[in-house]
Amino acid sequence: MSETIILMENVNKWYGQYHVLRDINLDVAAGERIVICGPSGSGKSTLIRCINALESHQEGRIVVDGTQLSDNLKKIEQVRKNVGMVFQHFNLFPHLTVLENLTLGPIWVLKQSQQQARDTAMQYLERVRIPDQAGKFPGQLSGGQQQRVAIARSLCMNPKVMLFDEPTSALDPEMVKEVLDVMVNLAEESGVTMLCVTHEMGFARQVADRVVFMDQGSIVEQNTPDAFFDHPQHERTRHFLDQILH
Ligand SMILES: Nc1ncnc2c1ncn2[C@@H]1O[C@H](COP(=O)(O)OP(=O)(O)OP(=O)(O)O)[C@@H](O)[C@H]1O
Repeated sequence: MSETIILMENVNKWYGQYHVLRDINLDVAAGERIVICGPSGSGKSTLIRCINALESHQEGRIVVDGTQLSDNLKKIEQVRKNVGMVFQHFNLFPHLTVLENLTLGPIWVLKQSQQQARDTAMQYLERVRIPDQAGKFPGQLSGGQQQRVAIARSLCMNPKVMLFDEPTSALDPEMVKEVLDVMVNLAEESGVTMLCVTHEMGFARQVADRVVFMDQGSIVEQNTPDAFFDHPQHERTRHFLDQILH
């Protein structure tokens, strides 16, 4: 097995009095593809947002690529350089073109030249199959195209880890497949470590090495997709699968 790239040890988090993450232990190997699923409000988004310090945790340890997350801004920046994130609602800059959305980070954060950043951006736009949209503004694109731009934008930063927070749940049904196809391709060809919160169970079966099931702030069960779907161990998992698969 590859080396550990993300380690969460006894992580607890509260929103005020509300105990949202309960003693989370998760060890992710470099290159591993993990799908996180569970009922609404079970803490899935919060868990992955803790990995790039969009949320802070109060107890336990999170180590990403050898850097332990703490309040130290330098450490947070270091982790964020290695971790890309794709959100439900794309989060593109509306006043910048697609190409400018892609080159902004590489130029300002990675200190790439304009030319280098543009070349890389065009390569990734080819990869997500929308090179012809480079000069448009996000509002001129469909939701599926915007999400593919968001994926390409993350890739331009050359992350070691990609976090996906329900990347298809804000899309019209006909656009879900085009985004999932890009993600499948990414999983199969890039070797990037992926953690994906999604209810797309076909995607989980196709690409995940491991499916993690959360309920009420805890990891209840985790297994390979086949074992998870065909032989769920816990009643809560069976109940969840019954609801989403039927
Ligand atoms: N910033 C916040 N302040 C207070 N409570 C929050 C905050 N963010 C989330 N919560 C609450 O924490 C719980 C877990 O939220 P989270 O978004 O992590 O769950 P989730 O499993 O991703 O849910 P969903 O599938 O509906 O997106 C929910 O009850 C939510 O209302």
